Amino acid sequence: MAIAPLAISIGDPAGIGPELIARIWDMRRADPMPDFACVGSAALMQAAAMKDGIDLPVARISTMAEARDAFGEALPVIDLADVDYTPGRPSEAGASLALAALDRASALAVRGEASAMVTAPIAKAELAKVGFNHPGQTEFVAEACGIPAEDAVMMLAGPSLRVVPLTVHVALAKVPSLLSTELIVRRTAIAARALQSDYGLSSPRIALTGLNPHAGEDGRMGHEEAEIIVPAVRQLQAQGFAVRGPLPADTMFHAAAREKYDLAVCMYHDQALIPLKALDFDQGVNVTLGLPIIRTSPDHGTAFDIAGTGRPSVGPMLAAIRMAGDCAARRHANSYAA
Ligand SMILES: NC(=O)C1=CN([C@@H]2O[C@H](COP(=O)(O)OP(=O)(O)OC[C@H]3O[C@@H](n4cnc5c(N)ncnc54)[C@H](O)[C@@H]3O)[C@@H](O)[C@H]2O)C=CC1
Ligand SMILES: NCC(=O)COP(=O)(O)O
Repeated sequence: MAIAPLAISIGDPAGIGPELIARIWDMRRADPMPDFACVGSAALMQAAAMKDGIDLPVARISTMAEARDAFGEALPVIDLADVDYTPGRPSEAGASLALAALDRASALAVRGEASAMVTAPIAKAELAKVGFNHPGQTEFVAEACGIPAEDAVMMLAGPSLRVVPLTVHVALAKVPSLLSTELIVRRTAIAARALQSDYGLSSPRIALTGLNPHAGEDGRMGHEEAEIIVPAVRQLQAQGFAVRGPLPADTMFHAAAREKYDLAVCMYHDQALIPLKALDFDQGVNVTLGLPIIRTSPDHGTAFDIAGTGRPSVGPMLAAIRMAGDCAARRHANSYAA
C-alpha cells in the first residue's frame, strides 16, 4: 500500500509559512520530496506565492486521497477559510485560521489519512488571543493524540546535533522546581525508544547535561546534579539505555564532544536550542517524539520581520518535510516487517 501524503498546516498566515510552502511545492520536480497537502487557505496561498514571483496552481481537495493525484500539477489545499494575506501583520482572523489548520492537520494524521503532519510556525502569543491555551503546538498535538503532554517530547535535530530540552516553554526561574528524577527518566526513555523506532539507531548514545555551571562542581555550584540527575542516569542505565552524565553543558557541544553521543538531553529550553540553532539553524527540525503520529516543524518561528520579502530560507521547512517523509517511510516499512 502506498504511503499517504503529508498534511502541512499553514501556520500563522502573516508569518513565513505560506511563502515557504509555495516555494517548496514549486521545487518538487528539481528536488523530489514526499507528496503533501497544505491545510489552510487556497486564495491566501496563491497571494503569498504571487508576491514571491511564483505562479501557483492550487487544487482544492476535500480528502487526502485526492492530494497524491493532484500534487504533480498543483498544490493540493484543504481550504478552510479566506483570510487576507498581510505578511508581517498578524491578525485574529489569521490566528483563527492557523488554529483551525493545526486542528484539521492533527485530525488527518490521527486518523491515518495523512502519513505525518508538518506544522508551519505559529506565534504563540497571537494564538492565545483566539483561545489557544497550550504552551505550544507540541502539547496541542499530544492532546489530539490522547496522550499526556509530559509524554510528548520535543527534539530538535540537524546535521550536527540532536537535542531534547526536558523543560520547554517555562520561565527559567521555574526550571529547578520542575526537574525531577522521574521526569528525566520518563522523557529520556521516550526519546531513546523513538530514536530506535523512527531513526534506526539500535542503541542511541545519550548524554545528559548538568543544570548548573560545571555540572555543579561537586556541589559547590548547586545540588541538582547529585540529587536529581545522577539517580536518573543510574535508573536509565539499569533499564539498558546507553546514557551518561551529567556533563558540563558548556563543553559538550564542540565538534569532538558531539562525536560521542547521538542525542544531548538538556535541562531547559535555551541550553538545548542555542547550540542547535548556532550550528544548524538552516536545517534544524523540531520533531515531537513519543506520539502515535509523526509531527515535525521547522526550528524557526514566524519571522514576521521578513515575511513576504522573498528572503526566508526554505532550508528548515524542507528538512522538516523530508524528516516527516523519512519517518513515515520507516514506520510503513516496520509495519510490513512486523
Ligand atoms: N515551530 C514554531 O511554531 C515556532 C514558533 N515560534 C514563534 O515564532 C514567533 C517569533 O519568534 P522569534 O523568536 O522571533 O523567532 P523566529 O525564528 O521567528 O525569528 C528569529 C530570527 O530568525 C530569522 N529567521 C527565522 N526563520 C528564518 C528563515 N527560514 N530564513 C531566514 N531567516 C529566518 C528571523 O527573520 C529573525 O531575525 C514567536 O511568537 C514564537 O512563539 C518560535 C519558534 C518555533
Ligand atoms: N522553541 C520551540 C518552539 O517554540 C516550538 O514549539 P512548538 O510549537 O513546536 O511546541
